[in-house]
Amino acid sequence: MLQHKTTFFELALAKGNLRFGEFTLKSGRVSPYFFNAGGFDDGVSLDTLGACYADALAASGVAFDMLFGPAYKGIPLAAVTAVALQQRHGRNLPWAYNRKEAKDHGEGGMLVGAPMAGKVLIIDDVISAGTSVRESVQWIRDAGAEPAGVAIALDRQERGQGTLSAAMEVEREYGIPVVSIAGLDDLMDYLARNPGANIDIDAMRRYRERYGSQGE
Ligand SMILES: O=P(O)(O)OC[C@H]1O[C@H](OP(=O)(O)OP(=O)(O)O)[C@H](O)[C@@H]1O
Ligand SMILES: O=C(O)c1cc(=O)[nH]c(=O)[nH]1
Repeated sequence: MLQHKTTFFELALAKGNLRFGEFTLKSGRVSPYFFNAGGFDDGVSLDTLGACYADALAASGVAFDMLFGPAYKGIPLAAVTAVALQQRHGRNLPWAYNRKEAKDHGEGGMLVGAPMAGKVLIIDDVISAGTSVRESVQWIRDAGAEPAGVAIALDRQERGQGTLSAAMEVEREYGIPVVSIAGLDDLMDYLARNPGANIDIDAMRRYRERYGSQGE
C-alpha cells in the first residue's frame, strides 16, 4: 500500500476522524463507518493531511496549473496542499477559493486568491452527490479556465443513483479524473492487517456488498 494511504489511515484513526459503529449518511444509508474531514483540527494533522493530498496527486500523474478549494472545507485543504506541493514536490502553484456570500466592500467579489487560469484542480474532502464539484466546475469555466480534476480525501466507493460511484459519475460527466488519498478498498485492506477492537469488519464487508459501486 502506498505510504500516503497508510499515513492517512493512521492519522484519521488517531484523531478519531474515522469512526466505526452505526451512522446515518446524507443518502439515508446506515453505514458501519464514518469519515469526518473536519476533525483534522490542529497544525500537525493539517500538515500531514496536506502531505497526503500532495503525494496522492504526485502519484496520480494528473496535470494541473493551480488549485481551487470550494468553501468552506475545501479552503484549508487547498491551502495546505499548495504548501505541501511546494515543500515536498518543488511545485509552487497558485491557489484560489470562493466565498459562499458575495462581499460588497473592499476588494468585493466571490473569488479570492490567484486569478483562475489554465488547468484548475479542485480540492475537497468528499464527494456525495457531486453538487460541490458541479459548482466548482462552473466557477472555473465562468472564469475562462479549465477543470483538470478533483482531489478528495476518502472515496467511499459506493454507488449513487445507478451502479457507478459519485466519483465515477463526476469523471464521466466532466471527463476529468478524481484522485483520492485512499478509498474504501484501501481501508478494508488496512483494517484486515491492522484490526481494531471496536471494528466490525464483517459489517464493513456486508455494507460494501450492498452499496459498493461497480466497474469503471
Ligand atoms: O458532493 P456533494 O453532495 O456536494 O457533497 C460534498 C460536499 O458537501 C460538503 O460541503 P458543504 O456543501 O456541506 O459545505 P461546507 O464545506 O461549508 O461544510 C463537503 O465538504 C463537500 O464539499
Ligand atoms: O455520505 C455522507 O453523508 C458522509 C459520509 C462520510 O463518511 N463522511 C461524511 O462527511 N459524509
